[in-house]
Parts: sequence; C-alpha cells; structure tokens
Amino acid sequence: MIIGLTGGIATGKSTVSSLLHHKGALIIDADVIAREVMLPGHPVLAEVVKHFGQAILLPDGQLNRKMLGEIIFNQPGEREKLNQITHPAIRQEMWDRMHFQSKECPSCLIVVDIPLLYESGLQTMFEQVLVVYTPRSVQLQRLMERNQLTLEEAESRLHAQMDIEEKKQLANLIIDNSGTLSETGHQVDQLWQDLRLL
Ligand SMILES: CC(C)(COP(=O)(O)OP(=O)(O)OC[C@H]1O[C@@H](n2cnc3c(N)ncnc32)[C@H](O)[C@@H]1O)[C@@H](O)C(=O)NCCC(=O)NCCS
Ligand SMILES: Nc1ncnc2c1ncn2[C@@H]1O[C@H](COP(=O)(O)OP(=O)(O)OP(=O)(O)O)[C@@H](O)[C@H]1O
Repeated sequence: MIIGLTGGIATGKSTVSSLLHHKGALIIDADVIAREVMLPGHPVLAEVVKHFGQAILLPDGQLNRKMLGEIIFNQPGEREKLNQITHPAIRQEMWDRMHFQSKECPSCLIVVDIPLLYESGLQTMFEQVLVVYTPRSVQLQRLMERNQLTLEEAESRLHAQMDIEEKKQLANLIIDNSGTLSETGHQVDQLWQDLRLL
C-alpha cells in the first residue's frame, strides 16, 4: 500500500514520517529528492543557475539555499519558474522510487512525503492521503523557531502554500501534531493499526 503524506511547512511531516519509519514503513521524501537535484553537477541545478544567475551559488559551487528561499518565498512568479524547473525531475525520481520499493517489498507500507501534494494535484495518485496538521498559530511559531525567521518571513512562507485548514478538509487521514510528541506518537500507533486493517 502506498499513501501520500503532506501538511503545511513545519506542521511536522518529517516528525510523523520518522515515527512511521520506526514502525516499519518505507519512506520516500520529496524534500530529500529536491535537495539531491540541487547538488553541483546535476542538470536541474544548471537550469536553476541559467535562470537565477551565478549569484545563486556559493563560492564552493553549492546552491545558496537562503538566497533562493528569499527570492521564491517573496516573488510568486519566480517561485512558479523554480517549480517549473525542479518539479518534473523531482516527480520522476519519486515515481521511480515508488515503483522500485513496491517491487522490492510488495507487503510494505510505503509513505511518500510530498509537501506540495495538493498544490501539485497529486492526490489522485494515492488511495489515502495523510495530512499532518497543526493550527496556523502553532505552525508559525515552530517555523519561526526552527528556521530563525521573523514573523513576516514565516508568514511569506505559509503564503506560498495552500492553507493548512484547507488541506485538513481534503485529507482522508489526519494526525494532529499540535500537542506533545508523545500525543503524536499515540496517534501514529493508532494509525498504524488502522492501516494494517485496511
Ligand atoms: C527554495 C529552497 C532552496 C529553500 O531551501 P530551504 O533549505 O530553506 O528549505 P527546504 O528545502 O528544507 O524546504 C522547506 C519547506 O519549504 C516549503 N517549500 C519548498 N519549496 C517550496 C515551493 N516551491 N513552494 C512552496 N513551498 C515550498 C516546503 O514545505 C518544504 O518542506 C528549497 O526549498 C527548494 O529548492 N525548493 C524548490 C523545490 C521544491 O518545490 N521543494 C518542495 C517540494 S518537493
Ligand atoms: N509535537 C511537537 N511538539 C513540539 N515541537 C514539534 C512537534 N512536532 C514537530 N516539532 C518541531 O517543529 C518543527 C517542524 O517539524 P518538522 O521538521 O517535522 O516539520 P515538517 O512539516 O517536516 O517541515 P518542512 O515543511 O519544513 O519540511 C521542528 O523543529 C520539530 O522539531
């Protein structure tokens, strides 16, 4: 069985996928793939540099993620351009890994963590979509703390995505990660049992 996992920025997707991994699920993470295609030498990074200019690279040739983040989280047109360059390659790699993993282990639960699952219309690919939810206020607070952002910077990142309440409405399965990690852990235990029954 393959399920899609999503949520808003900093609502706890990695936290929940790590708990599911400990239960035995195989995880495919779109953010990890997105980092791989941005490594020096990858054709996707070359395309990004072609559009955003050499200034988007650090002196050692690595992508200046902070600079690119400041551009795309404040300029919707540039974000769209970056998505057009990066998303086809990320998606292809995701499908390849899903195909490979499901062949390797037909009885495994595969969880595909895709931050922009609904924004990209990928829900039709999955029988079940799990949304990791926190109210917007908790999301903002955790994002500001984790990334050392001002309220304004954090809000611009939230603004680049579908509202978390809307994602919650669309979900088949929900984990509410606004409480303690232990409370989230209990919900994951329950979810694991429910998925085994499915
Ligand atoms: C802009 C970049 C360099 C910023 O890097 P940074 O290290 O600060 O953030 P990181 O990659 O860890 O992403 C954190 C979160 O930001 C959000 N996010 C990232 N890219 C986007 C985007 N294009 N649109 C909306 N939200 C996004 C996601 O929720 C993601 O989980 C990086 O996010 C990137 O390369 N984005 C383009 C690829 C992409 O769309 N990735 C997300 C889904 S696969
Ligand atoms: N239940 C919780 N209680 C307190 N802090 C939490 C909880 N869950 C997650 N966090 C913290 O909130 C932050 C965001 O969590 P996490 O990185 O799992 O989110 P994410 O949705 O994967 O983020 P991103 O969209 O950037 O990939 C992290 O600093 C994490 O340690």
